[in-house]
Amino acid sequence: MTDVPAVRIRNFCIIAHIDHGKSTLADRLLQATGTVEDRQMKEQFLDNMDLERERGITIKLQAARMNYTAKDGQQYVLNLIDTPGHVDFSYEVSRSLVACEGALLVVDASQGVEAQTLANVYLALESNLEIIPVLNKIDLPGSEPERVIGEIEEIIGLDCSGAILASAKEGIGINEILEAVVERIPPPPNTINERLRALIFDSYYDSYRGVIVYFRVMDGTVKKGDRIHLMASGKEFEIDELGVLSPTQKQVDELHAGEVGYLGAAIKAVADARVGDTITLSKAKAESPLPGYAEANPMVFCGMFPIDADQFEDLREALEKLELNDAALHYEPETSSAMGFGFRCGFLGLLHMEIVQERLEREYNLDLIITAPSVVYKVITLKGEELYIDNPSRLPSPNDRERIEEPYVQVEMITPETYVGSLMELSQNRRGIFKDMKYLTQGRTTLTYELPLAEVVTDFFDQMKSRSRGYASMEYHIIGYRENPLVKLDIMINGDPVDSLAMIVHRDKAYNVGRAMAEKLKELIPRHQFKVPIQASIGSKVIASEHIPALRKDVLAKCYGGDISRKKKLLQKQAKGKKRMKSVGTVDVPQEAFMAVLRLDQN
Ligand SMILES: Nc1nc2c(ncn2[C@@H]2O[C@H](COP(=O)(O)OP(=O)(O)OP(=O)(O)O)[C@@H](O)[C@H]2O)c(=O)[nH]1
Repeated sequence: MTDVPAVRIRNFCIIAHIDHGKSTLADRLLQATGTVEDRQMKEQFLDNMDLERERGITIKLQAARMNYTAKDGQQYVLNLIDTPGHVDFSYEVSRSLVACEGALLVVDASQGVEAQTLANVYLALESNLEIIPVLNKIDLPGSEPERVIGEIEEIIGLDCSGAILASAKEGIGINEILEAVVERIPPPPNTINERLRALIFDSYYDSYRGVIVYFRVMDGTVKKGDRIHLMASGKEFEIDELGVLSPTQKQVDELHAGEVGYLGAAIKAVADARVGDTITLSKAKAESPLPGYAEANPMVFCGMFPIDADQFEDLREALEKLELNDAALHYEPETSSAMGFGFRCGFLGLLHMEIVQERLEREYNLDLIITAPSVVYKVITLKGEELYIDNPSRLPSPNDRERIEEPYVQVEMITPETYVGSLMELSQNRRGIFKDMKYLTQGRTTLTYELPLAEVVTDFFDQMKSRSRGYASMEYHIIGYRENPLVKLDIMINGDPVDSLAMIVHRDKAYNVGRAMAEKLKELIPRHQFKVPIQASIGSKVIASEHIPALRKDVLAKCYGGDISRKKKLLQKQAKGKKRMKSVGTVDVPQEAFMAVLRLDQN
């Protein structure tokens, strides 16, 4: 699009905590600039995945190009790049920020700064973005923009003298925001004469066109028909489609430094063109890639097993398809003595895991048993080998290992003061190390802890929410591996060890966890015709045992006389209940039992 000089381009994103109004504001900007006609305005244009819409969260980032005539009479091109709002995707956030020169920091004026806002603002400041604070929802009677401005200045140290008061819902402040984008956000540097370097900030798989890549041209020019080279993956492709997002895809012949667009080049899987990779030209390669590329490594693993063994191949096909569109999803076949054939799958975090599970069940109609999430442990063996163990049942025996290390995260929580005690207690119970506490305005506090990731991936988030009645927010990032006295806890049902229930726990917590686990399983596993013993053990030492008493009567005995339809109904009801069961030896174990560790009463 040769007609736009770089000086009249503005690339920006919106940083906001979940529910503070990012999508609503994006919609208003698209409407105000006439990019989307009011009548075709689908609510929340940018969040177009069904799952996202249902959950009300933004997972995939996208972009929109708007034409705007500013007060100075000049035509500007404003590229809005959407950022995902969840910690699991913080790497993608950081890449989309690098593609911008500025950011709108949207804070709900009736709430205040939240942990997620903080994490993203710090990322934006690190990338030297110009930040424009926007106080949203000023139409609400409870809004207190002045207080929240004070909070932003105090916590983030950001000058808020130019903060804009807005209501995305009522359309207040929208023109001021557009003017501020033009006036305050710097144009992209004019590096059109340099060799092509374009940053991939998103991609998705299209079954007809292959992978569609979203990128920002940082230097040089890219044209339709160019042969491109991806500097991290080393792959080469020919561009057969090039365009801009206005916000639907519109083809163009070329894009220059500073512009944002998409391309299609018969790329087979998103893993070949990953977020963060640099696109250059095959015939005139740039000397070095853009900085900051990192592979998004899975941090959380779980086992997925089809309830019906015949669905194993279907599950494999479904995972293969999902992988085309999700470079961060990992999986490999796993055989479990208790569960049969399935897959060990790796995810960026818990939300990512839930999304994949839901898609497998919903879009591919699979009935799965999913085992409790595990982190990746580092084991140093006596022979000096370094092993990464993502499946507790594979932990080398104590005789072979020198030490175990586990991943730690720094967790930042923001909470009303009333709940500080309760959240500190939760963090201590989860082996947290207190780092810092700061008072904010209006009785709000930030708490910083270092915690083992394993303690966070269980139900930490839910606990934090319930202990703070939903008011606290949190963010975490990985800070590295640390050694701890960890042991493997085995669970035996009816005398057989169930590998899928094995877990790695801290020595000091092993007894409590073992006892709580045995009690929980007793509650969750239905009664059988025979007595079912449940035991928890460390090595050969049994540390807790329970048993499920045998059923005394046949269920059908309850049916009076020979009423066939009632009998059928009862059997159907039972069959339904069985749907989510896996036979472990002769015992039927329900799905909930494999997640029992997430619901232990040990908080
Ligand atoms: N009263 C009022 N409500 C608003 C305003 N802006 C957004 N909302 C409402 O706040 C809720 C969240 O808005 P969204 O735009 O979906 O928030 P979001 O930040 O995009 O949320 P995620 O996509 O989950 O990150 C919705 O119910 C909106 O209708 C506003 O200015 N005033």
